[in-house]
Parts: sequence; structure tokens; C-alpha cells
Amino acid sequence: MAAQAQVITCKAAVAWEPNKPLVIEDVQVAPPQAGEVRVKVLFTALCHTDAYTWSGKDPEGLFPCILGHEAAGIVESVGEGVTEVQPGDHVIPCYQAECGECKFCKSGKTNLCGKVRLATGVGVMLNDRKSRFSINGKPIYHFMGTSTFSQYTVVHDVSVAKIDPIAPLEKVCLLGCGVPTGKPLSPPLMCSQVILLPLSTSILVLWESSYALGSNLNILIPDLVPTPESLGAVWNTAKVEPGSIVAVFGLGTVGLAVAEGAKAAGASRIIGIDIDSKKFDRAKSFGVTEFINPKDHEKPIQQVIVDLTDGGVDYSFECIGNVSVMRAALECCHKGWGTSVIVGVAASGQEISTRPFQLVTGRVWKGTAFGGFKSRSQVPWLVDKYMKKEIKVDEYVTHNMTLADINKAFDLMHDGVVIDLTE
Ligand SMILES: NC(=O)C1=CN([C@@H]2O[C@H](COP(=O)(O)OP(=O)(O)OC[C@H]3O[C@@H](n4cnc5c(N)ncnc54)[C@H](O)[C@@H]3O)[C@@H](O)[C@H]2O)C=CC1
Ligand SMILES: N[C@@H](CCC(=O)N[C@@H](CSC=O)C(=O)NCC(=O)O)C(=O)O
Ligand SMILES: [Zn+2]
Ligand SMILES: [Zn+2]
Repeated sequence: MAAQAQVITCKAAVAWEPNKPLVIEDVQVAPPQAGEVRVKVLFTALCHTDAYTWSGKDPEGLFPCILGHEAAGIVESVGEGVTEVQPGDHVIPCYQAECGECKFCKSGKTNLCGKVRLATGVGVMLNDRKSRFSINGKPIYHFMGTSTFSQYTVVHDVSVAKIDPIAPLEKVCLLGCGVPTGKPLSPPLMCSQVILLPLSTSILVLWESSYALGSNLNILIPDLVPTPESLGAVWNTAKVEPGSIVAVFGLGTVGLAVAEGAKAAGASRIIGIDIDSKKFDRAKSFGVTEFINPKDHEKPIQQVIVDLTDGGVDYSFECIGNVSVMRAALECCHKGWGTSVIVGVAASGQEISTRPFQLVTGRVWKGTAFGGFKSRSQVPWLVDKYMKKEIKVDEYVTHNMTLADINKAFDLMHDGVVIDLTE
């Protein structure tokens, strides 16, 4: 297969510099080498993590690069030694790999995988430490091992999940990041975004945080879509029990997915905290039972929550990426057992702090990547759960857009687009 593969020239949105508009370019995509898979990206969603790296605040951000990590597509060709997927397979590229052989994978204690992480962190492929993307000979860096803002991308074989071919790619692309992140394991999961489709197709805008692209590259703006990562925070990382009181800080895609996961886990109260009260109505349908806007209170938000909950919540989730809120999320937890999970990504140079007494007295601080889900083995399972209508995904799509409109899609995401559920 790899022997016949040729360089493909296609459209991609290139981030030439931090914070400068993405530019749609003709990009050359080299054939997959050993252990690599070239994927025709049909839909991609936007995630705040793309915007974070694009902002220049990500210590791993390299430019020029092709962003995007929440997508679905079809395998176009495979390199030598690739056995688990073949051309024509429907796949979701996964920024978190799963090789099954490394120390992390074998530990049974984490969904992190060490096989390709060093290469993906510096924007190259493991095999030759080079990029498969170029423009007239100039290399363009990969991003998160996925680079889905391109009509074709090359990923490591350990970073691609084969999914049910009947699953709608314009929806399940959201299972590549945000929705799974918030959910706990056992019940359903979710996230939020906008979806971009390939250039000639229309863009699907999801709720507020992501987008998807298609053969012309369709962009989905997920903002209301609970991501697999979001679901996982509740199911895998925190293991919320029935009857628990849960606080969710930030009601974007990820926070909504956390709320959905908490509801599915049987939480008795789900307190949503956001500085944008517009988020509250929508959050109700994802399971949030009470709302607090910190701007309406003089007292620190952790004290407000402790007062409302007879001593604090059983679980809290920070779904913003703000280190001050991370502290509040820990400190609103109940003495003796309260667990706080950091989901949001904070910029380079930011640090968390609290009085160690908070931990001495039994509160637990944790974090989660991709909701603790193992990518290649569990993303297909999440797709199946969606097909059985056990988890929401459609509800997170706010807009459908084409790759050509990717900058507008990011504008919508930054504006915190709110879906009118009556439409
Ligand atoms: N750990 C992981 O695996 C993943 C982490 N993320 C990260 O999760 C975070 C959330 O992502 P999205 O839901 O897409 O973002 P989003 O921007 O859609 O949602 C954030 C929400 O927080 C609210 N907010 C902002 N500042 C606040 C404050 N001080 N207090 C209360 N609310 C506040 C905003 O109004 C917004 O509704 C981002 O940092 C993203 O990078 C996303 C996916 C996976
Ligand atoms: N390069 C960033 C890393 C930011 C980060 O924590 N990413 C999350 C996923 S966010 C998805 O939208 C993650 O899973 N991290 C684990 C990993 O292996 O990267 C930085 O350095 O800030
Ligand atoms: Zn591994
Ligand atoms: Zn993401």
C-alpha cells in the first residue's frame, strides 16, 4: 500500500504565527511511513485547546503548524507494518495514543501512552522525526499528533481508532476530544464545539467550543457537545457515586459534558458555576440543577458553595483553565473526602496553589486527560454508545461551516455562541 502512495496536495488551514489568522493553503501531505496512517479528514471540530496553542501560550506550540485534534475521517493509505486499519476504514484520530506496550499502557493505571508523545510534542512523526506536511518544500509542524484542520493528515497507527462505518462522521468527530473528557465511566458521556467540513461542504457548528471539517473539510463548532474527555472526568477520574453533590466550574462543552456525566452517575445536586449567565438555561438540559454566577456574590465562590452544601461538595470539576478557579474548586470540596478534578488547561507559567492544610484534611486534587479514556480501545465503544443513544453528541453542535470559514468559526467559539434549543 505504502509503495504506491503519492504525495497529496490538499487544502489545510495553516497557523503561520501565534494569533495571526489561519490561512487556507495548498499543502503537500507525504505518504505514510512505517507505522503511520494517512487519513482523509471529513469533519473536524474546534476545541479551546486549539485556540490555546494558537494563542502562543502553549509551551509546546510550534509554528507554522496545522492545528486541529477533534475529527473523523477515512483511511486513505497506510505505511509498512500497519495492521489494525486499512484504506477505507472509518476512523477517529486520537491525540492521546494507545500502543498497549509501553510502561504507561501496561500499568493499567493511566490512559496516557508514552510511545509517540515525545515526537507529537515537537510536531513531528516518530519514524524520522520529520513532518509529513510541507508547502513548496517548507516543513509545517504537526499538532497533538493529529493536525485535523487539513483535508488529509498523517497520524501514528497507535493514534487512530477504527469505528463503526455506519456512525455519522459529522457527529462522532466530537468523540475525539471534548465530550469524552467530562464523563465518568459506566453511564454516557459528552463535550462542546463547532464542526468544520472540507472546503466545499458546509460547516457544522456545534455548541460553543469545537468544530469539525470535511472532505472539503467541514468545521463543527462544538460548544454544547459533551466530549468524551468531559464524560471521562466524571466516570473514570472521579468515579462519582449516586447521591453525590457535584460542582462544575465552567459551562462550556467540557463542563456540560461533565454535568451530563454526573447526571448519568446519579448525582443528587449538580451546581453549575459560570460568569456568563447565558450558559445557565442550556446547562439545565445537561443535568445542572443549580446555578451560581460568582459575579453575584461578594464572598469567595468557594465559601458560597460550602455554605450552600453543608460543608462542601463531594466532587468538583474545573473546566475553564483558570488557576484561581482551580483553587476555589478544591476549596469548595467537603473536608475529609471531597475530590476536585482539574480538566481545564492553563497556560505556560501558570501555577496552582492552596494551603496544604486543604489536602491534609482529606481533600484530593486530581487531573484528567481525555477523561481517562483509553483512546483506541474506548473511542469505538463511545461511538457505539452514541449509536445506541446512550450519550449525547448531536446536542453539542452549534454550526456547520466549511474550512474556508475556519477563522469565523473560531470567532464564534470565542464569542461563546449559544444554541437556541428551540431551533
Ligand atoms: N483535560 C483534557 O483532556 C481537556 C481539556 N480541555 C480544556 O478544558 C477547558 C474548557 O474547555 P471548553 O469547555 O471547550 O471551554 P469554554 O470556553 O467553552 O468554556 C469555559 C466556560 O468557563 C466560563 N468561565 C470563564 N472564566 C470563568 C470564571 N472565572 N469563573 C466561572 N466560569 C468561567 C466561560 O464563560 C465558559 O462558559 C479548556 O481549558 C480546554 O483547553 C478541553 C478538552 C480536553
Ligand atoms: N501542550 C500543552 C498540553 C495541554 C494539555 O494538557 N492537553 C491535554 C488535552 S487538551 C485537549 O483538548 C492533555 O491530554 N494532555 C496530556 C498530554 O499528554 O498532552 C501544554 O503543555 O500546556
Ligand atoms: Zn503506550
Ligand atoms: Zn480538545
